[in-house]
Amino acid sequence: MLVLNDVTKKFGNFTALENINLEFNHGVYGLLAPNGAGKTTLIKMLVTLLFPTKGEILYNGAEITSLDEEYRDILGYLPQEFGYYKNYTPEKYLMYLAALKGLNKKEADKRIQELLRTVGLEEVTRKKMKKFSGGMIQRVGIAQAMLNDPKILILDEPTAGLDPKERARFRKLLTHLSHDRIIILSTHIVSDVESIANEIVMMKNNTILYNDTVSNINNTLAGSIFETEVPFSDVERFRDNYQIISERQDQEHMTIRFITNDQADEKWTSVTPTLEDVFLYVYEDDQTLAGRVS
Ligand SMILES: Nc1ncnc2c1ncn2[C@@H]1O[C@H](COP(=O)(O)OP(=O)(O)OP(=O)(O)O)[C@@H](O)[C@H]1O
Repeated sequence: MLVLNDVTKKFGNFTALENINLEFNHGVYGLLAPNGAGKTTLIKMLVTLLFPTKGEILYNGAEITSLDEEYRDILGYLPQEFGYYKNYTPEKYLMYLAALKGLNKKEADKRIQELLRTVGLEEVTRKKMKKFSGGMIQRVGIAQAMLNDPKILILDEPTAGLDPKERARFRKLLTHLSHDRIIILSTHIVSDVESIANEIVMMKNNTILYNDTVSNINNTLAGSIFETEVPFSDVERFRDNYQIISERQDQEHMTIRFITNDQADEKWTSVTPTLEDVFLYVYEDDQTLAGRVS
């Protein structure tokens, strides 16, 4: 179990994270927030590239920094940008990393073939990576993070630059890998984690806003999300009065999805909140609207 107790991280006078308390047991945890919220800072502390200014991070009760090598042995990490050699084949690249990690050659060879199959690159094990798509490179990234069969797999924005099909494939892969492991995945894209995360950690104002299942987080807006058709002439007034989540222009009118705690109008249809609704609500900058839903 990985635990953060009252973790604060400051850079000079700037507080990037404040009083973070989290517990990771097993399964997929989605660290969800817009860019700049502190996801990378949190991840860098979890992989001991940065150290808390205050508080502690414990793995099975022991401070991760004191565990040193022992902790790194159970850790797999895919940074936001990972360095690979374009002219290497995935096989050669992974062999090189395995040697750095001190795995014996025979064992490494077997593990690498297995991993390349798992990530769906078995057909290109000996092709140079310079011809690979973004999704293929990220799968090599997962394979390198999985070399030591880590108990904790940490991925920083692994889907950046991937197309929807590659994202879907990536989600499947993570679900497959999540058995008996902690996977922590940071993203600012709701759909990356909505369907696969056992828990979502949402960050705002340098701290944790939600740490719960998708359905519990969605329930915080139950009864407050509606859809309605608004004549074009009324759209401006509607926008001034309600927090809009999305708009679709139809032939005769605008279909608007919005959030309110007002008494429901009979023309409105109450809809089930999604994580996207919560995300848009939570990170809506307009304070005048933020006050409308308690
Ligand atoms: N070394 C540093 N010195 C000063 N400020 C920093 C440092 N590293 C990060 N920050 C600041 O801390 C805040 C959080 O940064 P962080 O990179 O953790 O955000 P993020 O949510 O991961 O965003 P991104 O997705 O862009 O990486 C930002 O305001 C950033 O400018």
